[in-house]
Amino acid sequence: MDTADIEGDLTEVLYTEGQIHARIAELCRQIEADYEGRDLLIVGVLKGAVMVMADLARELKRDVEMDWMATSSYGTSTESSGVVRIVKDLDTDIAGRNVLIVEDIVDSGLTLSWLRTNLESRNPASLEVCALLRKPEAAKVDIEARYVGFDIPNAFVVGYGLDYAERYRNLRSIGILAPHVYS
Ligand SMILES: O=P(O)(O)OC[C@H]1O[C@H](OP(=O)(O)OP(=O)(O)O)[C@H](O)[C@@H]1O
Ligand code: HPA
Ligand SMILES: [Mg+2]
Repeated sequence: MDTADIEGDLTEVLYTEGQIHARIAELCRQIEADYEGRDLLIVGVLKGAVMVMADLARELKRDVEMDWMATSSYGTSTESSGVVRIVKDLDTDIAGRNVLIVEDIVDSGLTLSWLRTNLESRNPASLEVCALLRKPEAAKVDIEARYVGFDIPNAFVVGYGLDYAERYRNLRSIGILAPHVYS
């Protein structure tokens, strides 16, 4: 995307492509150490986690299986509807597997809280969360996320998979969306 086209739509760039990749590499070194000698299934939560899944999977220096779930709670709003819908379920039976959920963001925490409960009931050997971004001030429920890229302010962000009404996902950096875009 030509950033000149969307410059006026962001109030601030929080993380550049280089900063994101460097942080993902650090998380991968931790994941490699923690899962040494064990199988690993990473589960990406569509659609927001597409970019972080793609970069994380390729940065991991180990064998890994990938599966996807699709959920939706934001739709075309900047606030969670509070209702998490499964749009696509896993193809894999996760019973007895080491599962790592990969998310772009933990905002209110409602999506992951619901997802954790849902996946726990399928009896994985282990279930952990890796989220690139987390908004501590927005938490409505506590989420145990073992791997977190960055804690960010309580503002609506876009880029690197994160959308507003399906736009901005292909932005390489992550930035704060200017209120005039959605108000
Ligand atoms: O912690 P929460 O408040 O639940 O917010 C986090 C979730 O919201 C976004 O998904 P969204 O519903 O927008 O679907 P998308 O990934 O397809 O954009 C994001 O990708 C997370 O999955
Ligand atoms: O800040 C956000 N930006 C984009 N999508 C989101 N989904 C939850 N929080 C966000
Ligand atoms: Mg979204």
